Amino acid sequence: MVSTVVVRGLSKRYGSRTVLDRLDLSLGTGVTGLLGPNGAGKTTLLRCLATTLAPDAGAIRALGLDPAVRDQRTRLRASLGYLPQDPGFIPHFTAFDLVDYVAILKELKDRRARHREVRRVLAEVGLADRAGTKVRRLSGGMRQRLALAQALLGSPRILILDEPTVGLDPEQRMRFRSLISGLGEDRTVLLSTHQTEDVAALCERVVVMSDGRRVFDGTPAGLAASASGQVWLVGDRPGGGLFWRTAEGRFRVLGGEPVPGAVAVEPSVEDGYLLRLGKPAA
Ligand SMILES: Nc1ncnc2c1ncn2[C@@H]1O[C@H](COP(=O)(O)OP(=O)(O)OP(=O)(O)O)[C@@H](O)[C@H]1O
Repeated sequence: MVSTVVVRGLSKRYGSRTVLDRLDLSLGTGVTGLLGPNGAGKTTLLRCLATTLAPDAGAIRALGLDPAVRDQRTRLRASLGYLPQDPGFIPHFTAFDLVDYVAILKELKDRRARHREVRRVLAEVGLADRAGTKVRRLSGGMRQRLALAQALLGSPRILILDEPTVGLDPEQRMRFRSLISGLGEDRTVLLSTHQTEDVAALCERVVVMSDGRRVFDGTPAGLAASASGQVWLVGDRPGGGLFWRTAEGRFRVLGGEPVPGAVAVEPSVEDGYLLRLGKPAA
């Protein structure tokens, strides 16, 4: 793998709380999913990579550039798209105005070329016919696509997406998956999410974070396989592990000791993820 992003020993604290703990990570072309529970440090990592937050220690190199050095940071920003967790839209702007505003901040100076680029990214996310619609009149899914559109300005080689599919209905999520997988064909996409189905569907690699550390790094299939032999279907309510009652009236158990009559079932990415976090044993 040719690395476009290399992170070494990245640390960040807020007061006495360590949010990133000497994190190492390398990214190449393709879509990498970033999974982790609330507070694991995902957004903090993404903000450091997006150059909106300075780490306390450690190094980042993205496209060979060091965001700690001012002129390199400026150059890097031109090659980087960021969809933040809370884009903070201005509701009375139209979709076009909003993306144009970000384009101005990104220093796309030539007005005609800038407007062409705004129309291009709106078309890329399927919002060409909504350019004149006020942001407050767009649906949640359309706003998420608008947030993606601004991240695509200037065709960045690195895309950092913080929970882009949160709150979307299944059809919108599918549209987003399709968009993101296409984008990952020739660029580096880091996608933070709580949706293990999205990771299984579109990420060739998945990194699991917990307490500011990387606790898994591999393929989604590898993460699922790591739960092999630890997922069961049983007839009686189990005494341990994480479980739920299935529609057929049996119990699907993750972790815990197998009981007589337990039938092993194929684990999912979610099973592997939960076991990595040590939830069943907790
Ligand atoms: N500016 C800040 N000041 C103080 N604490 C902060 C700040 N930003 C984040 N934190 C804390 O750092 C921890 C990690 O936050 P972060 O947003 O990186 O987690 P996350 O993995 O993205 O979580 P989520 O899935 O909930 O978005 C949390 O406990 C959060 O409350």
